[in-house]
Amino acid sequence: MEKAIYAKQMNVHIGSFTLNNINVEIPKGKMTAIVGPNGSGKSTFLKVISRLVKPEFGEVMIEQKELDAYKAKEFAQTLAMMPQSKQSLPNLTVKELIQYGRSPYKRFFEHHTNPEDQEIVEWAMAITGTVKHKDRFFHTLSGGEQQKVRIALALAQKTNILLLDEPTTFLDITHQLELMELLEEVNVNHGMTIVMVLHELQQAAAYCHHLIAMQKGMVVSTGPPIEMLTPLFLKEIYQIEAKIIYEDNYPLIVPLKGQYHLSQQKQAL
Ligand SMILES: Nc1ncnc2c1ncn2[C@@H]1O[C@H](COP(=O)(O)OP(=O)(O)OP(=O)(O)O)[C@@H](O)[C@H]1O
Repeated sequence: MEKAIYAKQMNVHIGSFTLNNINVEIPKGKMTAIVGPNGSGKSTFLKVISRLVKPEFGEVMIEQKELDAYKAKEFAQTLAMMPQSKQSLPNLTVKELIQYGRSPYKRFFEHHTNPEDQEIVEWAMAITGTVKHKDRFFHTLSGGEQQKVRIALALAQKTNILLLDEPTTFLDITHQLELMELLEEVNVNHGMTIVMVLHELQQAAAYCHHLIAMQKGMVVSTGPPIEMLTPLFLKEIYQIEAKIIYEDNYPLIVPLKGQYHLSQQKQAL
């Protein structure tokens, strides 16, 4: 397996939280989902890979090169990160905002966009269906529309690797599926390595080639969804009872009803 990202014995402390001895390989040109309960360290792991948080110990390689060895611009031309949507963006028009994605390719005082930049910005808007909003101010868009603009901004960076932290938040089921298919298209047609934190296990199962499961600051298992997503996995990682149906070429996850209420009652006794 060719690796896009590789971490070995990586440790990070933030406040009282520790990412502990992370050993993981992320395949090149594939879609990978990082899953796991709230607070298990998924976003922190993405922040380390995108150089927002510095590891205290261990090795992290991005496309065969050490994380620290990258110059800032070179790194921004290699890896783009779409942070969680709670992070605000400046209130520019959609087009102005997406043009920011081209800044890693500009010199310090260079502000104009050249024809190549224009073409890439148009491509990023076309693929995300945001052309119709291009002259609107970002803050006037709905949550789902804003999410697509955030993705267009990351795509305009034209990197080999795209990280996304909970990209389907705020989206209704139709737009969640639309977004996953958009990412699949970028993955298939442009060979981009996509790594995303996902809470929706069913989407991880249907669209991702590879899963990384985290729990309490550790990577507890990795592999293809069809192997990873078993009733035992759901019980151990999420403490839920679920049926898995293998009718399609990916697992269908059916959580069983009523169990949370019952387990709470048992604990109270
Ligand atoms: N800057 C910080 N200072 C203190 N604690 C932090 C900081 N950033 C994260 N944490 C803590 O680290 C833990 C892991 O957070 P992280 O955001 O990585 O989890 P997550 O798996 O992405 O969670 P979620 O699914 O809820 O988004 C949490 O308990 C969080 O409160």
